[in-house]
Amino acid sequence: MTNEITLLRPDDWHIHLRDGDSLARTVPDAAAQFARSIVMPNLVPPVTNADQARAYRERIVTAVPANARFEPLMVLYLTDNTQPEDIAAAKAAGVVACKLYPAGATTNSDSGVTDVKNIYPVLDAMQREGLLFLVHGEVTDSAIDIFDREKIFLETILSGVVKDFPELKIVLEHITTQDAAEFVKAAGPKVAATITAHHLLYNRNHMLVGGIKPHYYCLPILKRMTHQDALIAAATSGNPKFFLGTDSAPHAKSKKEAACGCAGSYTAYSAIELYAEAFERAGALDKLEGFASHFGPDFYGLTRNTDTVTLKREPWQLPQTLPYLDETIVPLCAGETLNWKLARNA
Ligand SMILES: NC(=O)N[C@@H](CC(=O)O)C(=O)O
Ligand SMILES: [Zn+2]
Ligand SMILES: [Zn+2]
Repeated sequence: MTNEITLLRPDDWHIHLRDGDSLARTVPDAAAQFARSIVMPNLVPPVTNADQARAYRERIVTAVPANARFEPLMVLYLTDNTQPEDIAAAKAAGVVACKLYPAGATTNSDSGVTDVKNIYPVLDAMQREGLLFLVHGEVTDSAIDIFDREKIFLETILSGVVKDFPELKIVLEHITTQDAAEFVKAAGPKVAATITAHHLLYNRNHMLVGGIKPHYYCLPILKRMTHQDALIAAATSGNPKFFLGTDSAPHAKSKKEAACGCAGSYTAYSAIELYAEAFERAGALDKLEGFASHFGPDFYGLTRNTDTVTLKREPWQLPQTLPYLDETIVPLCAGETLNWKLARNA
């Protein structure tokens, strides 16, 4: 039995750090594990231009603990009003990607795009400038069942974009279905996907059987077990199109445990340990390093990290809550025992 794993330091290719006082929680949690994070721009108001991205980056950097090295990679939030000129300015500011939130699809997506055709000139500029296109892949039509929204998005929207922009690098974020895994596998080398730890560890039964458990509620929503199995197979396959993106999305305890609870699970506190758990259950610990540390930078065209992290088989219990703003946040798996423990500040 393996009792210790050393990996090239991983990166997180999809995280929500939020802003203001939240950064005191989210940034140290991320920096304890990851060298770099793709920082989602769905603030209120969203990060829609180069100046906002630069200023947000500065606020994040200020929250990095003195003993950590952590590089936030910035992303622009696309709206119906984003202009092709915004793309060159964003690139000059170090922005690496732009994010599509279909308007109304998820947390803080009200300013999102109402029709992907509205951003075709922007996608053209991104393709030319080499910025990646990151996608929250769900349709928002109220007639479409919430469990089908990802699949329908692939069929009705993403397949057209892939065809129309063959050189654009596209990341389908936080995939949740077998359909998405198959779509990404079948597409050309410019299309990849991130997979969260929670979609590898759980399915909708965990959320809904025996009482509704709001901390499992995130978007895209957990699907049935056959989809979970397909995601596990994709993540552990060694296929470089699938890499780590936690989608750690903090909402205070009172906002989750409510009559209308927010979507998002907080996993940044123990992310790599949760992934190790999922990979071990699949008998694929040897595939974790590629998924967590190689394939992301390779796809983004960035260098891999050079330092390492070590995980030990050392069962430990996650706290029930963590301090967050002036209240608390409940990490996913609160109070549960994880088998793998990251040596922190090593
Ligand atoms: N995943 C979520 O359920 N929530 C995210 C938004 C997102 O990634 O869709 C958030 O910002 O809270
Ligand atoms: Zn999303
Ligand atoms: Zn997200």
